[in-house]
Amino acid sequence: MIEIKNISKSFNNKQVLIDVNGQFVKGKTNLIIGASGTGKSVLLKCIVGLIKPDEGSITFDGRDFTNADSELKQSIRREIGMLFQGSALFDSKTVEENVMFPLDMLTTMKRDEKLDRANECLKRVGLENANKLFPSEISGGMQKRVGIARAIVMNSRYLFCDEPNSGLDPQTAIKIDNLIKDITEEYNTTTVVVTHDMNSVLEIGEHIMFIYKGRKVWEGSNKDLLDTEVKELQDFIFANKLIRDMKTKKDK
Ligand SMILES: Nc1ncnc2c1ncn2[C@@H]1O[C@H](COP(=O)(O)OP(=O)(O)OP(=O)(O)O)[C@@H](O)[C@H]1O
Repeated sequence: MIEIKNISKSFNNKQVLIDVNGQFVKGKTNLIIGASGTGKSVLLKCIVGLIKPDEGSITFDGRDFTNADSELKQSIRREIGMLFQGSALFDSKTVEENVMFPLDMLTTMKRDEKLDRANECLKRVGLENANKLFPSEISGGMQKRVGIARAIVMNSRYLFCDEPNSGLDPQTAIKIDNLIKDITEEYNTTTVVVTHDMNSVLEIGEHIMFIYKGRKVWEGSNKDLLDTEVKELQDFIFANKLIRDMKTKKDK
């Protein structure tokens, strides 16, 4: 479990996160949702240590990450896998080299061992015959799969995904969502996904944190979502006609 307590962050006197508290549950797909510019990515970056919050603390399974010494920080970082927005693959490396990259950087494994592990992960994400291809030679959905394989290659305990569906068609997006959910259950990772895609929210939102103008204003599951009384959340979810229709049907 990851726990965040009283997280606040400002940039140039503009408060982007205000006293955010919450927990992300192990073995579940935890979502951070909200409109554009509301602070979701900044929150994710605070959790993984890419941005230092002005106040508050983050603990990973009881280990205080915020105040950890560099040794503990490094060991927690090694347990974090990250799928970045737009996949962020190295264009000049093949699929296989991209997946092996964290092993090259962070382990002393022999090349054969690294290859075996990369292949295991590529197989898990359904990409078995793409090893020697370059990112520019594969589709956006395949690139996401490579990004996921790279994120889990270190046997990550924590998986972070920033907008995993950006740029994908709805069918591919649902496949990627379900892959993330299945991997989370199978490897018992604590997974945190930042998204504003309502399809993802309904499909995989087991535990959702809704951020509005830097504050957490609602927390719950996709089952509770449609019955929310929180005005800001209603405005966010019912901006989507399909969801409005679902709600009308449900209430009849
Ligand atoms: N490094 C930075 N320096 C200054 N301001 C920043 C920085 N990073 C983010 N911000 C500001 O913080 C606010 C929240 O940004 P953030 O990227 O977290 O939004 P978001 O909710 O993830 O939006 P989107 O869904 O569009 O990605 C924005 O106003 C952004 O301009």
